[in-house]
Parts: sequence; C-alpha cells; structure tokens
Amino acid sequence: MDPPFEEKYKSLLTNTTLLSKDKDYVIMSDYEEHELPIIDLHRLTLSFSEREQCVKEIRQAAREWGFFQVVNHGIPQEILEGIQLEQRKAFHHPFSKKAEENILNLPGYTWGNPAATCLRQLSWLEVFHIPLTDISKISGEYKSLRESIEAYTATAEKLAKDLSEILAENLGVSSTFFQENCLPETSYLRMNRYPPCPFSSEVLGALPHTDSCFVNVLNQDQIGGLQLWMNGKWISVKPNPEALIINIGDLFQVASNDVYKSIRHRVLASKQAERFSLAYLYCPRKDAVIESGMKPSMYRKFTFGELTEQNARDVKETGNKGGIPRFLM
Ligand SMILES: O=C(O)CCC(=O)C(=O)O
Ligand SMILES: [Fe+2]
Repeated sequence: MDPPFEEKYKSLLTNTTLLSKDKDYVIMSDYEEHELPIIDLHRLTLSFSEREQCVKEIRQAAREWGFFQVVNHGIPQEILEGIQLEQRKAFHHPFSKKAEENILNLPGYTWGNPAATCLRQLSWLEVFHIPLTDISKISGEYKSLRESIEAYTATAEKLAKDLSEILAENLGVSSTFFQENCLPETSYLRMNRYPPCPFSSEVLGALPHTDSCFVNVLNQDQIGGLQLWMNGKWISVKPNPEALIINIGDLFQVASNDVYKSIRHRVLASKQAERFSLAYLYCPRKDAVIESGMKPSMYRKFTFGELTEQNARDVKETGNKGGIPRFLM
C-alpha cells in the first residue's frame, strides 16, 4: 500500500480499543446527504437586478451554510481537467519518490498524522501543500505540473477575489483590502489524495477542521465523503460534477464578526475508491491585519502571521489547531 499506512500505524490499527469517544470522530454507517445551495455566477455580468440577486444569494449562503456551490465560475473546463490530470500523475509516483526524493522540490508532502494517539485521530490521506511563492521551484520533468498549477491558480485567484469583494462589501472592509493584501503568491494550493482505506469504519480521511483563509475554492471528484458539522450533526455533501465548492474560512468569520460561518468539515475514508480533491486557500500576506469593522468586535485584532504561528504551535502541542477562538475578546 502506498503510502504505507498499515506498516507505520500498525499498533493503532491492531488495537481497536484505541477509538476516540469524541462526537467529532464518530463514524456511522449512513448520513443525510444534502445538496449545497447552487449559485450561478454568470448573473454577476448581467443587469443590475440580476447581479444584485446573485450577490444576495452569495451572502445568504455564507451566513446560513458557510459552504455553497458555484456554476459558471469562470474557470475553463480544460484548465480544471489539466490540473486534475497532473494531480493524479504527481500522487502516482512511487512513495519513495514523493517522500524521500522531494520530487516537486517542495517541503510540503505529508501523509497520515504522526501525532495520532488513537485510531480516529489518524487521517487516511496524503497531501502536497504548496505555498504559491514556491511554484517556480517545480522544474525539470515536472514542468507540466507547474504550468497546470499556474493556469489553475490564476483563474481560482480571480474567482476567490471577486467573491471575497462581494462578501466584504457590506462589512466595512476597505474596498482595496484584497487587492493590497491577497497577492497571487500569498495563497496556498492543497492537493489531496485519499487512498482506499480497508478500515473506513474506524478511520477518517480528513480530521474535522476549519480552513485558515478567507475563502477556499474546493474542487472534489465524484467519490464523495465530504461532511459538514451543521446543527449538531455531520451531514454529507452530494458531489456535483458541474460545480465548484466555495467555503468560508476563519478570516471571513472574524472580518464579519461571526455573521459568515467558517464551518467545521471532515472527510470520510472510502473502502474501495481512491478520492482526489484540490483546495485553493485564498490567504493574505503574513503581516495583513485581520479585524472586524463591526462594533463591538468579538475578536481582538491580529495579523494572519500570528494566526498561522499560533496554529502551528497548537498542532505541535495538541495535534489540533486552536484557530480563531484563541483571538476572542
Ligand atoms: O477533500 C475535501 O473535500 C476537503 C479537503 C479540505 O477540507 C482541505 O483541504 O482543507
Ligand atoms: Fe478544509
């Protein structure tokens, strides 16, 4: 098996008494499946009233769901197919190449979760986490991957910026904030692969988390498994091949004083199928100040760098990031 989960996590996998009792980690056999709200972004280019209706739906979905789907999103199909193909090729290199030879010349390849002390803290996935400052380092035989990443992130950035400006307009955020603070190289691309998992009733694909960004442009395949924590339970998201998912991250929850929701999500592992997803995390410079223009503010002002450093310390100490609750007044 590649990556070698069964070897590395043998002691956790053979001792099934090591299951977490925490509600976040419980895995049942069936879940309610929901279709997220679908928003047709073509209307942003039409008449004033059509645009206003579309804007209203985007803000409503960000308040009520924190997750929605977009169609006519402006990312050409061939660019999407190009990155999906390159993503598969990158993961299908032998494990030794991915893990030891650092094929992409990036430090960002990870798999599993070395901090797991019980089975349900293990994530059955491998990730290339790519800071976009670093893509020029991908060279040589991986040039086609670099070109696909460049084409995809250029279009994803425009989509994320347009949506962020719409979401921020009524929050008292400066109209030039995103232009000035979220640059092409300050965002991140996460390429995820969830290998088939023989222990899918005991192990999650991705552990519950929120995303530390303004918005995440999420492209998933048709396998399914993504779940959201809503109204006290996990619900499954129905995949839609026509749509991209947009989810609100922690930075918008702070900027909106909790009006927009950064929803906890996780991914179930699949017994038979391999699953891929691609997350474009729209992030600002490390020195960008994150604050709410609404008074009284629920959070103290902080820089994006403070949040990422705090999260990194938390992960090291506890296995989980503390996220924005750490900055509550
Ligand atoms: O694989 C998915 O659908 C979700 C991935 C995710 O939550 C992430 O990369 O932050
Ligand atoms: Fe996520």
